[in-house]
Amino acid sequence: MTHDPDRLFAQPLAPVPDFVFNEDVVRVFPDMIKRSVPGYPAIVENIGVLAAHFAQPNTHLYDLGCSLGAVTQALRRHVQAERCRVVAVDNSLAMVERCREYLSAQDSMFQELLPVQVVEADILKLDFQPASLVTLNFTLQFIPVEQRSTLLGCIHQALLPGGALILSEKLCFADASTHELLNELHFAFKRANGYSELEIAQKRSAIENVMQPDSLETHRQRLLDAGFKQVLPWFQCLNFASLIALP
Ligand SMILES: C[S@@+](CC[C@H](N)C(=O)[O-])C[C@H]1O[C@@H](n2cnc3c(N)ncnc32)[C@H](O)[C@@H]1O
Ligand SMILES: O=C(O)C(=O)C[C@]1(C(=O)O)C=C[C@@H](O)C=C1
Repeated sequence: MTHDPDRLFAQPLAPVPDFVFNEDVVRVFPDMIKRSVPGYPAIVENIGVLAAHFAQPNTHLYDLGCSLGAVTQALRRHVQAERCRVVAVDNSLAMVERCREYLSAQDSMFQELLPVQVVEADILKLDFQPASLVTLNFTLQFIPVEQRSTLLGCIHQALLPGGALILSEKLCFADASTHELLNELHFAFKRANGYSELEIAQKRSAIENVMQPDSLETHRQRLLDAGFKQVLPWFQCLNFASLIALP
């Protein structure tokens, strides 16, 4: 399925509107996220590999904030546990509609994929079923800070022994010089992927009010407070990381 190159911030915008996951973003999203998040393709594919380790028969696998279902597709490429069901959830109708199209295309190309249900819903209002794997791949950073602990508490309650949460996020750093350097290197990554100074600056201001990264220490403590017993970082590229949290 084709998608457009991301030129959403290429022309001067005054004022720069807050970033929303609308139809314009959906059209360019695969290109945008690959050119914006260092390590994104490796993270997505390896979530499938990790999931195959944690997935248990007769359980649910949740992809929370699924966007176009990249993680769901990786889960379906790698997980073989019997009678598992993937639940992919997003509250953007535009994302959910396109996600369903991508997954139908995957269904038409491969046999015996895990069944998947794509739900248009707020992940803060989900009624979780017993789960062996939950992923939040660059989603928690868009959830209001004061609601993050409650969400992680619900996920922890739903997770079965032996299951896991995989949490990927952009990070901030308590030490100012580390923070500045990694942000500057992230901009270098974006430049190397063809984004102009204007695109980088406008995207930065568009996400400023809607996306709030935490530090690794904040994530770790919040996960432990929510009941998780162990938190293992398994991937970091510049200021983007992914963690395994064990219930
Ligand atoms: C950066 S994208 C996630 C990328 C995706 N997981 C992937 O790996 O390609 C964040 C997604 O979270 C969704 N989202 C944000 N807040 C949400 C909420 N409260 N409930 C459900 N989805 C939410 C957005 O609509 C968006 O599609
Ligand atoms: O931090 C940035 O500059 C980003 O573009 C990051 C980020 C993300 O981490 O989700 C923000 C919005 C888009 O969904 C794609 C990437």
